[in-house]
Amino acid sequence: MIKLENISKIYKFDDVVIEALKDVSLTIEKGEFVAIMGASGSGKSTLLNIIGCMDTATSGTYTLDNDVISKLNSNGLSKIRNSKITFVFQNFALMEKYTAYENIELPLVNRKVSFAERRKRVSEIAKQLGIEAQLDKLPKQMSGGQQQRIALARALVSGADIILADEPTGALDQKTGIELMELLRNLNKDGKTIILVTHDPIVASYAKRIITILDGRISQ
Ligand SMILES: Nc1ncnc2c1ncn2[C@@H]1O[C@H](COP(=O)(O)OP(=O)(O)OP(=O)(O)O)[C@@H](O)[C@H]1O
Repeated sequence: MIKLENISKIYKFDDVVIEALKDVSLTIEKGEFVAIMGASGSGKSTLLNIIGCMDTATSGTYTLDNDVISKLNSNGLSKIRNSKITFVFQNFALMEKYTAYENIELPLVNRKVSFAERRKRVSEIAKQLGIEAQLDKLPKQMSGGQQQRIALARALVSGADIILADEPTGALDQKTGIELMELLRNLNKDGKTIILVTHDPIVASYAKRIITILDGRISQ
């Protein structure tokens, strides 16, 4: 369970102070599918980055399962990130010179998982996402929708239970975006917790709960 209590985030540089999140309290249960919506600059990405242990709050308490995240140093944060959380980005963030297969197995290589085990896990995920025919291709040889599936496969290969996605369909046409949302819906049915940021009401309609942020506060 993700539990944020009175989370605030202040960015300071020179004389400028921006309060990106103001006293945000929020609980997300394991297995939920949540969309975060709100105007540009309202604090959506800041919230997602804090939930994803990519950034820390200025004040407040964040608890994930039994760990008090807000007390962890960067080492502790990266341990949590590596074991429980995975990200999907708008621009896919694939390595251009690596094949799809190599991109997908990267998190496992970083963890020193054996060659045989990597092969097994990549082929399972590729089958699940219908990308077996793409595995030898470089990102530039694939469509946007195919690249996003590869990015999703890479996100899933290490077995994290929480998937965070910042505008995952932002670079896709509507039809391909809907296909991606169907995949996310199936992953949610399989028990994954999904939290995504979107401007698009169609994308948000796949979530079971919509959280609206207005000027750094949860409004709905
Ligand atoms: N690293 C940073 N340094 C300084 N200010 C920042 C930083 N990141 C975000 N901000 C500011 O915090 C506020 C919230 O930004 P955030 O990116 O969370 O909004 P958002 O809702 O995700 O916006 P968008 O939909 O445009 O991506 C904005 O005013 C932004 O300028």
